Amino acid sequence: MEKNMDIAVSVVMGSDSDYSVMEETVKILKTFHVSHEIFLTSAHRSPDRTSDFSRKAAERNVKVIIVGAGAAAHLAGVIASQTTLPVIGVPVDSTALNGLDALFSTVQMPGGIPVATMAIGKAGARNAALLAIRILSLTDAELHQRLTVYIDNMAHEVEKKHDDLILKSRL
Ligand SMILES: Nc1c(C(=O)O)ncn1[C@@H]1O[C@H](COP(=O)(O)O)[C@@H](O)[C@H]1O
Repeated sequence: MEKNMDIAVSVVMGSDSDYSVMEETVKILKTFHVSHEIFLTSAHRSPDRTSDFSRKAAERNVKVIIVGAGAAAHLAGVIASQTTLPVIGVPVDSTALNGLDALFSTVQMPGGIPVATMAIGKAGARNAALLAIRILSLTDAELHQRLTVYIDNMAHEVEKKHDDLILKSRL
């Protein structure tokens, strides 16, 4: 846990084995120059560390917590139960159930404790970063500008792909 730096987004993982998926979150946060940290903890294997992190995150000025976990993925919900910060969950496909287990255990939160749940795997990990960026850009004009450019580029990309496809179909 970083102590003296201003960290906007905490990227939490239940295991180092989740990093191959959660790296996608980190890449996007880096592209947008969003200050972030990586934090490894498990509600199951290190409950005290998880509680300590969750209870202190807001006072450390963290704004959004992204949590990637697979299997019986209780980590995002347990963190959300101990902070008022927005928590975004990424179900990681790390078992024989291909992430469905993690999806259900992340998304099916009891009423009162929300976890904004993304899609399974790398696409979800990327969207988690983009959702955090949308939240932060409510109060950060520069970040909002970068987000607008990103969205415009995506729209142009679709138009370009359309034109390429039409050309290809005429060959
Ligand atoms: N879902 C959780 C929690 C938790 O929710 O507390 N702790 C670890 N895990 C998940 O277990 C999977 C296997 O972990 P290992 O690879 O370490 O055995 C990982 O996807 C992790 O997120």
